[in-house]
Amino acid sequence: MAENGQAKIIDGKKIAESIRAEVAEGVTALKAQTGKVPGLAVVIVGERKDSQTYVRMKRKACAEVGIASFDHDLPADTSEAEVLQVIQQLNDNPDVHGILVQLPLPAQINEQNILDAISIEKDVDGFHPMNIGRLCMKGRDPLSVPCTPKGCVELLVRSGITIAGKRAVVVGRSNIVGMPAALLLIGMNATVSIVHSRTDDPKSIVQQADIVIAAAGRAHLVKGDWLKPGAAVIDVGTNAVDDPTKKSGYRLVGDVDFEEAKKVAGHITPVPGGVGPMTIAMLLQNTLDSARRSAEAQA
Ligand SMILES: Nc1nc(=O)c2c([nH]1)NC[C@@H]1CN(c3ccc(C(=O)N[C@@H](CCC(=O)O)C(=O)O)cc3)C=[N+]21
Repeated sequence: MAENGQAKIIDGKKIAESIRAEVAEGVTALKAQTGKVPGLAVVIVGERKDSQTYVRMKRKACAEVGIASFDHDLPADTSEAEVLQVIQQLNDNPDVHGILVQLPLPAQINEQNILDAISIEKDVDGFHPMNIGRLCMKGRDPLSVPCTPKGCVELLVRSGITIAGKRAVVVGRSNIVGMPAALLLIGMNATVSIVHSRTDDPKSIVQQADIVIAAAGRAHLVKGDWLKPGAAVIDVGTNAVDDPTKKSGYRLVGDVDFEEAKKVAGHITPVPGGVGPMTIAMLLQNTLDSARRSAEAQA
């Protein structure tokens, strides 16, 4: 633990690299067995800079591990019906094993309608209500688990941190991170609390945690004195703050005050280089798993 007041830094970039290497091996093996490669469709609507950056990173990562990517870049004024049509076409395409619709979507498109339309088999984001529903239920495994929460747990496991019997606190209750992260941890026998924007005195609850997953989307919300000494801290935040010294004009900071927290925590993830790269690695893994299921179903 943090005997010297310096947490062990969990290197998400390095762990993600080794997962990507495992996925690349899996892709090669699947290709040798079936002659087929996994396919991932990435759909983006509009021109948000951050979304374009993430989508570019996802497509590049696919290419590196041998996953075929199917690109759909739709203009910002695309109607919901048109997006649904694209999804239907991808649902029907046997070479596509995963469909990711980059969020957030423009205002004229109802996110729920889109996520519900993706076939549960191809829902590699794990956002389909049926996948989330199964995640809630004992003995009912989802086909895909949401990538970011899965990446958080993978960081803990691969860093040798015990989850069963530990007290975990998730900061934030979003559909895509906080809530599924809490469900995953419960499934792994942690004792889990969720704190959120309406929680009275979140600090006193986070102070009890052996494991903290910070996913509130608020820069430096979690301070050093919120942490139990030795806690494992997984920081999901990617908040852009102005930084004139950077070429981009901004830098990314987490939901955790890293400089303070690293003096108290036992383990901590940096931002960038922590959870972010894991999200993409898990997406590749979910896509490979989906392609394997599809090959098994055909065999
Ligand atoms: N349908 C859908 N699925 C998603 O999984 C999804 C999404 N929509 N919308 C947006 C969020 C965000 N997201 C990230 C992926 C990688 C990094 C990542 O790799 N970040 C790098 C830094 C990148 C940089 O420097 O800009 C890091 O943390 O080291 C971050 C964030 C996936 N998302």
